[in-house]
Amino acid sequence: MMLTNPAAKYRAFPPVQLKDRTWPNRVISTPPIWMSTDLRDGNQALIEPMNHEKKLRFFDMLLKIGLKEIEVAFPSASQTDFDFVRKLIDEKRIPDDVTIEVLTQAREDLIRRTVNSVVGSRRAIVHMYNATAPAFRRIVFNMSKEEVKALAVAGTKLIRELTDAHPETEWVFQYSPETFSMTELDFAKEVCDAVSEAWQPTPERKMIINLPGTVEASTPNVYADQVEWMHRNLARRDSIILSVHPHNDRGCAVAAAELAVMAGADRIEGCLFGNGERTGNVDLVTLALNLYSQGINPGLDFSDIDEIRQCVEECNQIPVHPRHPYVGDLVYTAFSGSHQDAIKKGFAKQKPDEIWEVPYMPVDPADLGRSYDAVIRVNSQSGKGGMTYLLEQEYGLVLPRRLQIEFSRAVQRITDETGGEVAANDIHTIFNSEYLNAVTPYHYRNHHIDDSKDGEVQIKVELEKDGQPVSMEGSGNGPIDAFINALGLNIKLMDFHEHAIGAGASANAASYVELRVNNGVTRFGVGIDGNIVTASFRAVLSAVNRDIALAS
Ligand SMILES: CC(=O)SCCNC(=O)CCNC(=O)[C@H](O)C(C)(C)COP(=O)(O)OP(=O)(O)OC[C@H]1O[C@@H](n2cnc3c(N)ncnc32)[C@H](O)[C@@H]1OP(=O)(O)O
Ligand SMILES: CC(C)C(=O)C(=O)O
Ligand SMILES: [Mg+2]
Repeated sequence: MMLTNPAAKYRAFPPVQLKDRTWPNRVISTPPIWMSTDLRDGNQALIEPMNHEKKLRFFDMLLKIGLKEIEVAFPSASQTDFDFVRKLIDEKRIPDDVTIEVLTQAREDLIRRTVNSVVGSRRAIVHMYNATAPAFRRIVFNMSKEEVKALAVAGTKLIRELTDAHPETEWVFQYSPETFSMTELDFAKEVCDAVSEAWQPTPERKMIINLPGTVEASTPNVYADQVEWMHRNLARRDSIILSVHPHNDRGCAVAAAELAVMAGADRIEGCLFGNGERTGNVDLVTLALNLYSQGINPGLDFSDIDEIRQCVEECNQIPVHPRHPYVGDLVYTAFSGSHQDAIKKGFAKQKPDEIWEVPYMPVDPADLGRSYDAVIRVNSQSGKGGMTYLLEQEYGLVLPRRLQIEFSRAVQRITDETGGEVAANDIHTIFNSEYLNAVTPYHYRNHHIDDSKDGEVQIKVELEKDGQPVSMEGSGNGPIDAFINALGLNIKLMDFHEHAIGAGASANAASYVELRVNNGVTRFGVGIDGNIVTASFRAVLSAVNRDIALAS
């Protein structure tokens, strides 16, 4: 029994008083500047941080994806991190259009070491942070507002001084009021304004102000209000690149980042597949690929998403969830019947160069290098659409509609019994045993047709009945009619379909018949043969044999 109410331990998050907010009416029309912090924020959250080999592999993959800003380390954290930055610079591994970024606390010794780590690079972002929220001021720093602001300004001035001594590098300064989203807005502005005054950015040499949702604390609309308020009130806005850095504690980081861009943010920091502290940083892959659904090219290349996932999983040693947007193993798979039905119809209608409209599939898996193989999988939740789609894709069998309904019941019986998934080859086995293996008591051996008489077909048929050879003769207005008459049974052909399976000399024909039998019920039969007429005879016998089996 619960003795206390947990909700009583938490304080409601205050809304922002921004009645004339504009972000709800904005539409994202261009991609933001992307910054990957996989090698810093992602790396600091790993059980086993990456070694140089893994970091290099990850860095090269980020380049391949098209990231132009990459936070590569917290150089003062360890010799490994420091040396990694030096390695990138000294071994000239950074392309000219890519800028590396390094993070430091606002502490003199750490700042000195951090600046040293990037000396000699063509361009570098030095990123300094200190927390600004009330609880952090009180609990972590034991500082007043003025002292926290002074800490930030002192750090900024030191970075200015140290970097001015190395004019060969193009320096970009980034300041993060860590815990921004839990900070009083006027104080966040006060600190950021003091920092930008100390740095003196210009429209030509902008600095970056990054507004972290260090711990996601409110609904995304509140974060968007906070960002819009800063966007409208920050001093020197024309000399500032406004960046956001959402974490995912409430599971809303992607929404928070998207609304923040609508609210005026120019840049987003995050990690691939949302790695990072606790519940992770915002997922750059989801954000980027979400833009496709708005008809916007994100400027990042995820056309082989599985290769990227493999690299990330191996470097981070954390698996990507099977339901993770765009990349999870199951995200392009439908088990449920109504989804399969709609997808199957969608695929049939979709033209290669037209707007993508396949139901239940927000993106074309092919755009991410995924095949359609796993799109439809069958279990007890599936309907006729899914199983017949698999038979068609894998075995070239196109079942007529009413047969689909009948056959799906046979598959359903199996999935109900086993409780699990049935693969395409299992479905084919069920199909064979249900229709194609129905060869007793009547088994086809041979036939001869004489159609020399106008409008009438004469037929001689050799069969086995209960293992004994029998010959029969009949006539009709076509081969099937003649065959049915020869059988001498009380059956009537209600429907007939046929199609080729494969092409060329090795092609087979598939025939599907629907017979009305003695007692007025209908039975389906299927026949496959190299000869199209023989296939239809086999189909008739399949229906007759099934009726005898089902009636007994
Ligand atoms: C939200 C984020 O992701 S922030 C980035 C976090 N990443 C990391 O911390 C990874 C790398 N960090 C490290 O390796 C270590 O923390 C180091 C090397 C940076 C510092 O190590 P240490 O000095 O041994 O210890 P530690 O981190 O515990 O330092 C805490 C001290 O720094 C102060 N501090 C914390 N953040 C800051 C900051 N941004 N600016 C200035 N001082 C800070 C604390 O108030 C505390 O001060 P106190 O010792 O007077 O109480
Ligand atoms: C250092 C900052 C940007 C950070 O990682 C955070 O606040 O989450
Ligand atoms: Mg972070």
